[in-house]
Amino acid sequence: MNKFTYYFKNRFVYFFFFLSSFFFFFFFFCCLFTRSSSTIVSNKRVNKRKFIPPAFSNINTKFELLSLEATLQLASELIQAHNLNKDQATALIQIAQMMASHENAEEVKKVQTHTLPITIIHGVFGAGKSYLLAVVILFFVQLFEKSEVLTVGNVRPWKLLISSSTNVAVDRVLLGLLSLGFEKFVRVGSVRKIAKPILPYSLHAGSENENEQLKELHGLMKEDLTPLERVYVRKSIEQHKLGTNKTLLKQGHKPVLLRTQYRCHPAISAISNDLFYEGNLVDGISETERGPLLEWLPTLCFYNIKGPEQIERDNSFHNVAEAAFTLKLIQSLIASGIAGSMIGVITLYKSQMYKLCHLLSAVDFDNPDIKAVQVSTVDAFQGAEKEIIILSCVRTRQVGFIDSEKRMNVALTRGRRHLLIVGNLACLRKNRLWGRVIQHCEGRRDGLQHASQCEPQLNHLLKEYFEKRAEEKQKKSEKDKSKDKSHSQKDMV
Ligand SMILES: Nc1ncnc2c1ncn2[C@@H]1O[C@H](COP(=O)(O)OP(=O)(O)OP(=O)(O)O)[C@@H](O)[C@H]1O
Repeated sequence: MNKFTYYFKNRFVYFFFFLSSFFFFFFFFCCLFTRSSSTIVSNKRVNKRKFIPPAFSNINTKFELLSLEATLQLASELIQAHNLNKDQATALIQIAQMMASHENAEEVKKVQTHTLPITIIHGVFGAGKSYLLAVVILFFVQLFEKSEVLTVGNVRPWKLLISSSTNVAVDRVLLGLLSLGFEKFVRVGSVRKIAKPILPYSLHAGSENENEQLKELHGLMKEDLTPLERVYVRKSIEQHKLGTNKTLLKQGHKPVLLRTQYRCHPAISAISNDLFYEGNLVDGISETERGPLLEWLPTLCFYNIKGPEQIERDNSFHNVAEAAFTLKLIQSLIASGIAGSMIGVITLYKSQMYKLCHLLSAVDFDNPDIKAVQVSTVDAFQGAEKEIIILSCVRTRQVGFIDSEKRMNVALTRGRRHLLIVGNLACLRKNRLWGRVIQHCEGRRDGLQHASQCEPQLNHLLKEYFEKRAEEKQKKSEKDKSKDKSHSQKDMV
């Protein structure tokens, strides 16, 4: 049994592959895999034998997994088939080494002393962590399937559990699996928070409450656990809650680093590379592959807005002028033929998010694309990406927590083709980090614009769009009228 989880820690994401006696367990939002999804929910007790992880085994144990050579061969086939880059390949090979059977006492001893059964993968944004996890899952599935063929007699049942601290992160791995043609999984969690394409694979949890989800997970696993394993699972949950397993993972584990990002246009990734990664980040994507969606739309732009920040009773900030400009920008994009689902608006303040949502729902745009625009706080956007990101900075007197490095890094790295920052130039320029962001924008053609200068162009665009729509509406209603007329004439005949 195996499992993994990942934490969002500092500005990086870690994956832990943690192998233990029979069961791999971490908790939170979980997803269970098995040879047959129906067996997960079955109440039948399975005739199982203990899974002995190679790294923990001693020489007296009869190993049933593939040999090191065969396991590495399987990993190498997957590396080729899924075009894993060098860093991703290193990670998969490390996992393969961890999972292989070892044939003699010396090998086992070496593994026990040098390799703890944990792999930590540490990657920059858009480095293919979710993608790699999906491939790792395929690797485990194939490894177990091949091992079963070799095992004579009782087939050892296996399950794989994946969990994370966010729903989005779990769903991204599952979406990756679906795109790789694998769908034998069951998603556990609150239905409201599960991505639409994953819903058909969900086990109805019906509760927002984490404890409820944990109980459900316990229930799911109870069937297959021996008392000793139950103790282990309980301890793992406690450790996870207390965060003590993080300390364990910090002890001497060298993470595999994924340095290549595949998401952002190089001009967008350059900001984070400069601010947070000391130039170590590599672009796996070219400028041409992330060309602009519209001729008039800059890849990177800081829109300077003059309008004061306002504080709400709950100490959250909003900025009416910024919200109004952001709305105009969104409308102009949709008027130019961009699908709403391609646009994401990130703001660092809840109050601004509500203001924007209210404006969007109130605007008489008669267009479902408006509804498809995702407006979220930076925390809720973690793990997501959009072709166009509009970032509303809100603050005008002080920078506030918008210079939190982690938040800034997430906000600046969600856009694939366009990053449009809406903010107060004078205020943000004073901040060390934001000052550098603005420098990056200034270095691009049309990278720094004043709202008052670009608004006439947006207004013109919208005027033409609304006139065209009004014309179309008029034509449609005339057509409908003439249809009604001909129907009533027919009725009279
Ligand atoms: N080796 C690769 N070659 C080409 N594209 C890749 C490779 N690995 C991943 N990708 C692509 O890179 C994009 C980002 O991958 P993914 O979402 O897995 O990154 P991530 O590290 O989980 O991102 P984040 O943590 O920022 O949310 C995806 O479109 C994925 O298909």
